[in-house]
Amino acid sequence: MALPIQDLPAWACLNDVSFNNVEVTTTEDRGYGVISQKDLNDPEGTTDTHPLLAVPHDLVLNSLAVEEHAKEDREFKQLLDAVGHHSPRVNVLLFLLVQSARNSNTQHFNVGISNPWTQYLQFLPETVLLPTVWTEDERPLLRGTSLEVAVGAKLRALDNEFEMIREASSNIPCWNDLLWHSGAVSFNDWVHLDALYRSRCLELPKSGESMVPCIDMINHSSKASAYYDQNPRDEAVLLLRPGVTVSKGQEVTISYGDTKSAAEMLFSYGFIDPESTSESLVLPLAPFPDDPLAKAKLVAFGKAPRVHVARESGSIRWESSFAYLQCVNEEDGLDFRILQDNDGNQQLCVFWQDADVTEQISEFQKLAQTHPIPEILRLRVVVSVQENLESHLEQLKSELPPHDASSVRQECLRNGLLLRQIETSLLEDATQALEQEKNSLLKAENVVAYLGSMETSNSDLVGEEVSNEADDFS
Ligand SMILES: C[S@@+](CC[C@H](N)C(=O)[O-])C[C@H]1O[C@@H](n2cnc3c(N)ncnc32)[C@H](O)[C@@H]1O
Repeated sequence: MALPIQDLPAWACLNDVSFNNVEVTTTEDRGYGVISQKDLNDPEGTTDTHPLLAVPHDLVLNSLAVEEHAKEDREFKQLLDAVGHHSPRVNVLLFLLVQSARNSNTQHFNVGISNPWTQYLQFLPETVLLPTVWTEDERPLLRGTSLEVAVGAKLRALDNEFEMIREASSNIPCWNDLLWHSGAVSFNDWVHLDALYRSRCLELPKSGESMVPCIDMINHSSKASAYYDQNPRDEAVLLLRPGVTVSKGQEVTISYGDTKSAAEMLFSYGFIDPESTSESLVLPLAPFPDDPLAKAKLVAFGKAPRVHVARESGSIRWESSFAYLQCVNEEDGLDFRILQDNDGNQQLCVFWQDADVTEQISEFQKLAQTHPIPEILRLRVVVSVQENLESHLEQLKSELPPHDASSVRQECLRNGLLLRQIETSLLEDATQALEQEKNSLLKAENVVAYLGSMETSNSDLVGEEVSNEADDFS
């Protein structure tokens, strides 16, 4: 059940939200947005006392607010307790899940206490085109991009959360009837609410990660005219940037983050800012399949192995601690040991050049500088990272499955193709930079000497094998 945006001023008035010279309206291509009702400018930065929008603290929705709500809402508290007061994000999503079930099932839904968010949810878009919401036909647009693995992993995590919630709440008769038996809620609702949350939550200076009604109607621009803050009364406020002029009828915008990459913008907000200058990506790495230490390396590293690639001031930079760990073995000075503490607990420890580096493993790139021939290690790492980037590049350049307007929404197609184009360009330049580095490492004195010595020992070996054979034949 959706409410028309024309009803928002009445909701705002009832809930003490003040709009000053701005209003929420439908924009040409970005859903709702906030526009100015008169020429705005603030040469002296006085909007602190006259914000464009002020939202009372009790409407700010975050984990703390959900816990406060639960104190007064016995049924909801039961639900929260059953789910185990999970992460702050899950607490907020659970609260939203109940409000949206209440909206879709109003006739029968009289459990718990309704609140301003129940109605506010009805102003929010019914479709938010974040990649987690893309269909099976749309997701192949991400093949080879840095989002391919990230979106799959996010969907699996959402599935686990949803199953956990279903299991925990099925034991409470009233929630079992309302959420599951009535069919009010499905996995798609959970995915939708997660997308709403991700694309609308703000990082407030005092309240932290929160959803704020009405301020979440403001669109992004890399040339933002406004910013949000919290005033001494802890209200969330929208302020004009000092020195900025917004003409009557023009959109007021904020920045969703100047340094976010195209993939991050698409993942969190469902669009890519074509004017953004931030160029970076993060790709997954895997240990070599024939590495006997692969499992130990993964466990010791403790997080998903990745390579970060960025263009900064026109030059390519890349970084990957795991790539270094991936390329060393026992002969280089790497060792894994199981140590036992006084309580009998066992821990996998990593030793590098005989020093325990378990706690510093995430900085292995730095530690690896003590390798006996650092240029040789760098060469191995460069070759391995280059191969990884090239395989993504190959997928990015391969043909996409056929797609037509009936199966792929225009917005997904446009964003998918733009992401592919941005990441292809960055990966092409990165693989070229790696090729150059590889060629110059191959000429380094240490490397030439090392490879020469390897050749000699190999030919000695071949010589030995030949003479052994000769022995055998004699
Ligand atoms: C916080 S909401 C802003 C209000 C939103 N337009 C609405 O209709 O409710 C964030 C969402 O607005 C849209 N959006 C914001 N800035 C945009 C931009 N510069 N280009 C395209 N879409 C934008 C995206 O869909 C994003 O997920």
